[in-house]
Amino acid sequence: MNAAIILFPGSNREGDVFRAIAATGGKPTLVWHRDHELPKGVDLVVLPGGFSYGDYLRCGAIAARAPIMEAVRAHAAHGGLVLGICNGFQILVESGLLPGVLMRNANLRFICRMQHLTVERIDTPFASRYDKGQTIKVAIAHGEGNYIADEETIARLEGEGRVAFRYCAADGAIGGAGNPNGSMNDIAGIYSQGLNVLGLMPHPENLIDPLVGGTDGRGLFESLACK
Ligand SMILES: NC(=O)CC[C@H](N)C(=O)O
Repeated sequence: MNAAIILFPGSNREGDVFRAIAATGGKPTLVWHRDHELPKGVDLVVLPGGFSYGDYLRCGAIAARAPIMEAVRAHAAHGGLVLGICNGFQILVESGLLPGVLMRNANLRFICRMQHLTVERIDTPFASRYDKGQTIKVAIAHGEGNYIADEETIARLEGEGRVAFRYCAADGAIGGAGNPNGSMNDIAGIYSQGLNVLGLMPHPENLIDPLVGGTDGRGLFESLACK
């Protein structure tokens, strides 16, 4: 698994995702946002978390227009894998690679804590190492993670089984207090129509080592590694 991690001014989780990919047998490399081409033979493009361009305008709005994004769009259009984590998810919606928008959290606060999620489907390149319906515990750290889309888009995402992860309580219960930011339908992550693009707000790359809180994020990188 050759992975290109795109580095924008203000990215801050590129090191974490680099380690997660390397720890699960992949070969990560960093690519500067001003580049126009991805390295040859790249299987996976990662848009990491952080505060690209200082979160000005809207989180991810400026990064979505960076020179490298044209190559990322072409990679996705040819069925290549793209993973956007947190700020990366924001960049994916701002660039039109995924539908909807990420608004300020419902409580208008930056939320940094552990969070439980349900794995909605496992027949994808990103989730095959999980069990269907499994509850996993990962980290969240965002101010704009409140996923919103029009009714038709939400119905299409649900109808096509494109919700990847949902926020839930520790016992797996969906709804209510399990939802940290007000996201519609408790959506924590969604797939593109071809299931080759995944955007999610939580940070699986921070949960790959038992020394730092758990290993529930590892499954995502192990799924990609055995792709
Ligand atoms: N951890 C992150 O990627 C932060 C995401 C984004 N800048 C926000 O605050 O919503």
